[in-house]
Amino acid sequence: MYVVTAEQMRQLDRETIEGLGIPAIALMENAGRAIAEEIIALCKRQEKVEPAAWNGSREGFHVSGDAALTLGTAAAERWLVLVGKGNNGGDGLVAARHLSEAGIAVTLVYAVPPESLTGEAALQRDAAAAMGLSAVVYGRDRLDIAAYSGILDALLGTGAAGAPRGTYAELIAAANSSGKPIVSADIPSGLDADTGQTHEPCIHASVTVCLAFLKRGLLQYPGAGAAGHIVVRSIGIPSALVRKQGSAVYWLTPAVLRDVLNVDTSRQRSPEGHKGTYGHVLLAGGTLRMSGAGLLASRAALRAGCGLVTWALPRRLLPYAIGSVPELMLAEVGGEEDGSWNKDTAVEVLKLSAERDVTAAGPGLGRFAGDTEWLRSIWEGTDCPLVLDADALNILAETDYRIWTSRRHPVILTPHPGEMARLAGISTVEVQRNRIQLALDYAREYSVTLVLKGAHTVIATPEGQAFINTTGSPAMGTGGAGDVLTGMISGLLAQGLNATQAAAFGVYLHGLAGERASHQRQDPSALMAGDIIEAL
Ligand SMILES: NC(=O)C1=CN([C@@H]2O[C@H](COP(=O)(O)OP(=O)(O)OC[C@H]3O[C@@H](n4cnc5c(N)ncnc54)[C@H](O)[C@@H]3O)[C@@H](O)[C@H]2O)[C@H](O)CC1
Ligand SMILES: [K+]
Repeated sequence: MYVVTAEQMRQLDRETIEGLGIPAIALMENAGRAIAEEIIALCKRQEKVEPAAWNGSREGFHVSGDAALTLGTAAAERWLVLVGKGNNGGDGLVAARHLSEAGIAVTLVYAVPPESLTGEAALQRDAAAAMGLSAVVYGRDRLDIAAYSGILDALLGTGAAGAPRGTYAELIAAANSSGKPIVSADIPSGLDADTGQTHEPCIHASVTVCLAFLKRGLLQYPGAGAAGHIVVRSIGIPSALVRKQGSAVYWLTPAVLRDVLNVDTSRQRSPEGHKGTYGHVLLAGGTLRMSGAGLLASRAALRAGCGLVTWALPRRLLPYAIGSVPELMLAEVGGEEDGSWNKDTAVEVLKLSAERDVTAAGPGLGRFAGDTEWLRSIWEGTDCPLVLDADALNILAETDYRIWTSRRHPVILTPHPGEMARLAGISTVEVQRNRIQLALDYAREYSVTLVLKGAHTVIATPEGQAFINTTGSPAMGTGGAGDVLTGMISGLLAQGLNATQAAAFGVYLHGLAGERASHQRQDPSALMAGDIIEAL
């Protein structure tokens, strides 16, 4: 499931038209027909789609084939088709013909005088007129939105620039306040197709029929919230063109895990397997006040399937940790009387890491004098994959670690938006403004695998790939959920997954386990991080 920018979409359109010789009008016909089919299915199902319902489920992202057009359905339905000046409007005009053919009464509402349409949109305008579809021009003719059962938003698509202007803005506001279910063509009008920022006003759709490939803006909030239930419909643009373009942003579905990341979840364990086969994780973290972080990360690594976990912790903590997780091995590394870490513990951590397959550092680590040197020696001295989270990220944020000796093995960083803000030296608001691009740029610039957590977590690789997570629930905004993810990713690395596989599969599983754990509770907000581990 590819995710593209508006510019990439324009290139793909051009390559399909000029390179493959498929005329634009054919693509538009496919687009409009797909939109109509989804509306007809919606009417047929008589499903009450709550206006602007964002169900957040993956089921919404389906690629439905070319179902046969259902004729004579839902005659009671009367739909308004809001038509913009560009090709998005053209899609709407095609859809209007197919809706009418299926027995749904449609009225076209032109945002601009129809004579100003050009190219394929003008051709569709004439075809709609020749079919006798009723049409009004907004602002010139009377329009009673209340008389209709649904609205198709074909005002603005990937060619929009800036906040909707003039009659577009008025129509968007009128549609939103009508309380009618709105289906958006390609993207909700008023949404920035690349960043997910919503202009004022922006359509709040119940359903978005996204054409050809997912747009980045549909997967980043607030855009993801304005799109409602998203359906991706092919319109005849071959996926091979996307691969050729090198578009490397994917919607992280099980198919992408399997086919793009080669994560083979069906692989059986060898009967001769033993705990040494499944890798050994070293976790450096935990202080007196934040010992739970170390426990959660360690338990999560074990639950993720690695063979052994050693938790390196300050001596002062040891008595309290003994027996808390019998399966866990403990290694005290010195530290201060108050149970905090100090610079000297680095030697012990390096010694321990020499016999482990993965080193994770950060959960509950706290800050301490000389912690930058401490982390630099871990960075330069560990000869295995490194997973850094929480305070280890805050330490990184205070130094330009690109001058540190480059490593043979990968590094995975797992910041939440606040930690990302510190790492990138920008505000959290700016981080959330364009998560996918920020993650891609940072991962490439610092040659790390970056897991930018949040709704639709982004996994970005040094090679310029990104994977947008499809699992998870708001209930997972609970203390320790990040420690669990760090442990899971480490546990998967220890079993031989590469950094991209471990980060993407870890994030996917973490969200899925969180969904299941929260579904098991009467009130999902009662979820605690430990429940995620048990649901794994
Ligand atoms: N072969 C193809 O190109 C296909 C395109 N598809 C659909 O086309 C749109 C993209 O169409 P485009 O003509 O590039 O632009 P839009 O229709 O999105 O709108 C541009 C149109 O609107 C005016 N405009 C731009 N910004 C604003 C604004 N802020 N306020 C008011 N008006 C604005 C501008 O003047 C232009 O005239 C894509 O989304 C698909 O829906 C099909 O998918 C098939 C193939
Ligand atoms: K639209």
